[in-house]
Amino acid sequence: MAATIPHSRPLSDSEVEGPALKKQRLDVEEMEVEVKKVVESTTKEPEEIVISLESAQRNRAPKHKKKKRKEPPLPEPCSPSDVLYQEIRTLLGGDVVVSVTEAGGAFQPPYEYGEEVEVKIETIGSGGTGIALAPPEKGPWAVVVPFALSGESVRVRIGKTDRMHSIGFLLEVLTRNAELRDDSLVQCKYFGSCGGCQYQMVSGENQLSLKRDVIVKAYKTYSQLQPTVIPPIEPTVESPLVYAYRTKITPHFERPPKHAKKEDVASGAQPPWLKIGFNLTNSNSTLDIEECPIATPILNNQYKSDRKDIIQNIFSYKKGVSLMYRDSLDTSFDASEMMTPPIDKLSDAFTRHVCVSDQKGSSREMVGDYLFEYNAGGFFQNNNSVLPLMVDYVRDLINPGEGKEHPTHLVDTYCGAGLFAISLSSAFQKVAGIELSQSSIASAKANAKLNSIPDDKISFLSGEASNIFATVQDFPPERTAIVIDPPRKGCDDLFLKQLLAFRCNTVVYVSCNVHTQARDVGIIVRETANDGEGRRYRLESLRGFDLFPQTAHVESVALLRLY
Ligand SMILES: C[S@@+](CC[C@H](N)C(=O)[O-])C[C@H]1O[C@@H](n2cnc3c(N)ncnc32)[C@H](O)[C@@H]1O
Repeated sequence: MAATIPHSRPLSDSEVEGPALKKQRLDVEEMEVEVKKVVESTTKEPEEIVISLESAQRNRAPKHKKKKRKEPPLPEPCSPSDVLYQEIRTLLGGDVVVSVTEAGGAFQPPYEYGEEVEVKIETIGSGGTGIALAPPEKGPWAVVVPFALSGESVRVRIGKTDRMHSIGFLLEVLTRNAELRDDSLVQCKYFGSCGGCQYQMVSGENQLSLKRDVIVKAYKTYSQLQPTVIPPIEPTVESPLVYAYRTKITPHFERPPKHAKKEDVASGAQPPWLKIGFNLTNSNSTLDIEECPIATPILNNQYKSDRKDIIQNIFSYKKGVSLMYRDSLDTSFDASEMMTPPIDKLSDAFTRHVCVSDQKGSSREMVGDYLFEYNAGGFFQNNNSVLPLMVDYVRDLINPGEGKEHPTHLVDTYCGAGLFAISLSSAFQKVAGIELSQSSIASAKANAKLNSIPDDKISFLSGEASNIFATVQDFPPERTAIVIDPPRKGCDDLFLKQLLAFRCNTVVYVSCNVHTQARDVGIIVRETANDGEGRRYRLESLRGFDLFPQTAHVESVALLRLY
């Protein structure tokens, strides 16, 4: 029997056909990250050509003589658009895509905008969307369907066009994937419309497995490594909290539109033109959201109460606003007193939470035995429940095991407020961290003091990550471990060059973008492959951590060692 998706929605006026999907809204820290680096194209040969070239050319020739529009450039390598494009290429066949593109058909959908069609989902893309192929008579084209799962037959309404695909808005699941889909698991009334979560209808166990697949595909597509040198990807580590885990949210709203009247809010009710919340899936429009079940309760309480004020005072806003809510331990307690033994972790200071909504305010949290204080608007990981597991895992990775010498020196690059440098410091004689954000570095220095780590043991430098290598010249490379945790764009050429020149024994690469991680790890392994014994890097392990349950995102941790 056909299952109806309760939260699917009609196309809104703003979802007009555009040249390309606009970038989804990103967290504030991610907005800082603009992918500048152009890397060599990592396009692979197609695995399978499913449609003949002849049919490709026949079907993709524009039906009507339209004025030729300049096509957008290829997506930035490793960006979400590129990852999706590579997945579509793999499904359609590289040669077919080249042929269609040369014939000017890469942005010529075989569907009308708003048309309702049935398609079968071939696979789940790394961004968490189902990818279907148009039937052969339509020619080579994909339909990308958010909230649809592999193997499902679905009815969709065709929306925007992008390179070689249309977005299909899910109207109905005709044949469900009984192994993966369980709609009774969905806990959010906005699921199916909100762009935040992709997998609420999938069990935790299956989400972990989908995320493992993302790592597998990323290394296959972007590392340019032979399969034999990629270790088996280990099972993804589950987050202890899978709802109510997110410690930072950034809802937003626009100023009143021109047609709005003050009377619209006189009764205290929310006018239909005011939307406060997150982006609709595959759209830049805002979906009005009253609460977000993946965020912690304290954030939801504050947000709900603020929404009332915003509605009442909406005419005082002359611009759109991006709000920020951060879950913090109560900062009215003295942090140094908290950390002075005997430490009572059950006291109010360690258990009472507050919501910080001032970007410049101070936020505080415990990770394992360490207390971190940082600028609420700055970077800190957003899922406190799984952080101790990830930090412990990195500590264990660095430990070479019995009978082998443990590294004595640690370098934490892209160190933020000092998470890895401080949490791992007890296992090392000397620790150095580097970070671009001056406020984060100030926090890291203060956090070292707060956690009683002596000045002559730990140092933090503000600047480009690649600058660290000049300052750790006295660190013996053969006894040094380095943690790399860059933003989504990954490491730049200069950093990788300096890393290879330094050639320390152990490298742990932590990343929220497994695609740039795969690219960088590939470079590290390939560049050293022909060097002598003890000078080559081997990729020893790869494992995902579920920092973002219910979404398609995965944090990936790679271990490289010299051999
Ligand atoms: C993913 S965060 C990791 C922070 C920290 N390791 C943690 O887990 O809390 C990446 C950090 O890299 C910093 N960053 C971005 N570009 C950088 C660069 N070129 N050099 C040094 N740090 C940079 C950002 O400010 C951010 O704090």
